[in-house]
Amino acid sequence: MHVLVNAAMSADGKLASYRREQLRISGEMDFDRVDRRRAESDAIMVGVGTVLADDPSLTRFDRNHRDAVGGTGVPARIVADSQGRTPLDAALFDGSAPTYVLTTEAASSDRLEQLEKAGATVVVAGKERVDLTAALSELERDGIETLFVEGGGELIFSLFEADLVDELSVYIGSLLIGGRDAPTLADGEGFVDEFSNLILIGVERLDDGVFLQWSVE
Ligand SMILES: NC(=O)C1=CN([C@@H]2O[C@H](COP(=O)(O)OP(=O)(O)OC[C@H]3O[C@@H](n4cnc5c(N)ncnc54)[C@H](OP(=O)(O)O)[C@@H]3O)[C@@H](O)[C@H]2O)C=CC1
Ligand SMILES: Nc1nc(O)c(N)c(N[C@@H]2O[C@H](COP(=O)(O)O)[C@@H](O)[C@H]2O)n1
Repeated sequence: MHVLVNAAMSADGKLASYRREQLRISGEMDFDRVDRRRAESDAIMVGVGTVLADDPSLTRFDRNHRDAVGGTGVPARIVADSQGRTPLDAALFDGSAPTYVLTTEAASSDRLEQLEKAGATVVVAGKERVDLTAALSELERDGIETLFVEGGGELIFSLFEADLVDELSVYIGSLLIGGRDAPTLADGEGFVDEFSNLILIGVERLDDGVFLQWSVE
């Protein structure tokens, strides 16, 4: 599976303010680029923190982009959600694309049943926190070969920690958000001495910001 992580951050590396509400950082050109990458992917993934903060649909993209890459159907939506906290009325369950909830043995069977009734395909991987390596292998068995991860910072760090990321792309907008509790591109525990090394493969001015692309060593 090819895993591309994408996010938009401020000049000081924040994904949103400390209030953790959805914030528009990208400009039109970057949203258009994201749109194309969504359409080219078999699935789009976020963590449950992003679902609770943003209630994303993950289906907003130009269908012409999808046709251009010869994609069949629409990309699936995936949420990493260890306890099954995704609201049953979340936009992810609007029926417009297949939706997977990656969860754990810690989620109650009642809750998993409710999520399935809401339209989710539930994948149980891990005891307390989603075992991303196992879960992504399961998704691969379901035919998902290209995965576009849109955040947030907790999920992004875990994917790097599990050595599952192939590419990172970041749009840096011309604003400073600040706040020690504001989400950053990679949160989680953080690395101490063995860091994820990146190879810079692209630098481009987009709107009034910068688009950067790295592959992961
Ligand atoms: N600017 C941008 O491009 C973007 C900004 N955002 C912003 O980011 C914020 C949300 O980010 P954040 O709070 O980090 O949330 P995430 O979307 O990263 O979700 C984190 C949650 O996912 C669940 N999870 C399940 N398994 C794992 C795992 N193996 N590793 C990590 N997490 C796991 C955890 O909850 P549990 O333990 O319950 O399973 C965890 O708390 C919001 O403010 C949103 O607006 C989000 C995306 C993009
Ligand atoms: N690329 C990008 N730029 C920003 O400025 C953003 N705030 C985000 N957020 C991500 O997009 C999701 C919303 O998706 P829908 O429009 O509802 O399909 C949101 O949840 C973040 O993952 N991305």
